[in-house]
Amino acid sequence: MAHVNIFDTTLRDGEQSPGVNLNGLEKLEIAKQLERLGVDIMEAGFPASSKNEFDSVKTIAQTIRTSSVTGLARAKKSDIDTAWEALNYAAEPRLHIFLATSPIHMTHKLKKTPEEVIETAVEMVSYARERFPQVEWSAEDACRSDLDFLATIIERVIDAGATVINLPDTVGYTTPEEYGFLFRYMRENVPNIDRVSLSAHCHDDLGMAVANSLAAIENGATQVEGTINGIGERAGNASLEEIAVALKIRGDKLPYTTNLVLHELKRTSDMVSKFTGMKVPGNKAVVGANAFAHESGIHQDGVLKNASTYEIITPELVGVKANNLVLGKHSGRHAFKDRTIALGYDLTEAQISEGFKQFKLLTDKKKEVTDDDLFTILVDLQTKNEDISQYELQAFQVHYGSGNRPSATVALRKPDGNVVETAGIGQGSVEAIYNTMEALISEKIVLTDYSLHSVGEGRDALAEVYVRLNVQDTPVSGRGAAQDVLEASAQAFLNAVNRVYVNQFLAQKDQVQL
Ligand SMILES: CC(=O)SCCNC(=O)CCNC(=O)[C@H](O)C(C)(C)COP(=O)(O)OP(=O)(O)OC[C@H]1O[C@@H](n2cnc3c(N)ncnc32)[C@H](O)[C@@H]1OP(=O)(O)O
Ligand SMILES: CC(C)C(=O)C(=O)O
Repeated sequence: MAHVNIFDTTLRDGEQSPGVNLNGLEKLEIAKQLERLGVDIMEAGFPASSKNEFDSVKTIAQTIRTSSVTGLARAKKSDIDTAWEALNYAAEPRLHIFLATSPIHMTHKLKKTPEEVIETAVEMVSYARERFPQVEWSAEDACRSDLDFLATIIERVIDAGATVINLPDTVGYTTPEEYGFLFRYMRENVPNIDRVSLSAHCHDDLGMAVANSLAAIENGATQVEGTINGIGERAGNASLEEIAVALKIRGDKLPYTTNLVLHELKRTSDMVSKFTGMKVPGNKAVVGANAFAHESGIHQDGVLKNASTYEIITPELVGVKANNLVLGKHSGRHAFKDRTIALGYDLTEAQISEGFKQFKLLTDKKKEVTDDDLFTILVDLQTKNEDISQYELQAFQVHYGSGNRPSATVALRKPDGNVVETAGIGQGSVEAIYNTMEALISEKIVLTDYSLHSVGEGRDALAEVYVRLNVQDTPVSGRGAAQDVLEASAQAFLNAVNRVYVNQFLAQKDQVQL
């Protein structure tokens, strides 16, 4: 069986999803989980795009040992130099340079002639190779490029030292047949093509990203790029979990292996969903809540007689398992710590103490604490930036009665340590809380999306709220979890506000340092 390398770009193209803004600690946790998942290459970010991004790519490069870490750069010396500064710590540093090759992009965006584009690409690839042992070159908008021009520029960048050639469907325009043909054409018409690996990178604008990626693999791509949960620019990227499971389940038609540890998929998906605030739809293939659920009688009857009647993927394959954890009121610190390790967490003693405290508080309200509950507590704990004080909810009270306008009193601890309190009203209880918090924070905050769901089952389940806000016109998402829906709503609001606050704080610190 032929092998396909998995190139994960959740932290770069995935983070380009509108409203998603991961902090450095969240990115590091996702990177560690991607390493457990067994991705061959992870694109940690775009180092030249900001100081925060540079720092988080550098930390990931310093931490990750078994996956190769890469970063994106424009065809510019300064981008390449900055990327090298961040990535040279990696076990196997790589660079990913892109330059558009379609007439639309060359004319309107780059304002360069095709000859100038070739010259720039060649110069920058050879400049990058003076530093990086591995250089991937992407022909941005390859699918709307002239085939012969594409073949010429690819030949030239291979001669300049590129080790991987990526043919992205940047705007999700192509069909599987066309995309497969593009790979075949380059293999047949670029004389030095055997010196590089070919990579596929698809977007989902027409819903064909996964099908296109599989077509590329069938036509010679030995690397495939995508994101967890398919998140990414516009309609997103090809979903890596779908590609990996399709290769596994349809090995008869698609005889290709990957290094992915498939049972880590569900956990990776959950983590990405929580940190990005992008909830996975129930009907999402492989990792959606309904992917292994059977509703209708005839299906249930079939599954009871033999699961293979209606299940082509076993839940265990992707890490969805029956929950056998019984952690509750009487459990102690050891059992708690053991479980966190089994769940893949590497917590400091201080984090274990804080987590245990929260766990005990929850057992007072909830009979049994499930893996999902623990996961919800632990991800928050592990990614809280302890070094920067932020807005904290001290207390709140809501008055609601049918026929009355709900009112809320909220006390917040501000980053400067002062506790402020006020009261406000709204059409509903959540709006009353949000109006009151907005007044305390003194910023223009617009709520653009709100969703609420329960973590696990039962009346005592944790509530998890996702929000999208525009804080001073910056779109940002946030999430909060608590047993009470109003408290979860308040926490989600503050989580989003804190993301903007921490970014502004770090940007100001950088300016002072400069
Ligand atoms: C297909 C993709 O996903 S590509 C990756 C897209 N990701 C991102 O853009 C996220 C990070 N981006 C950023 O933070 C900013 O855009 C930055 C820091 C990179 C650049 O910011 P600015 O200098 O303000 O430029 P801005 O984004 O407005 O415009 C992009 C410039 O890069 C040029 N450019 C675009 N692609 C390339 C390229 N591959 N190589 C060289 N230059 C390029 C554009 O032509 C434009 O140049 P111009 O200023 O001479 O017109
Ligand atoms: C940088 C390139 C690979 C990209 O993200 C795209 O073309 O979609």
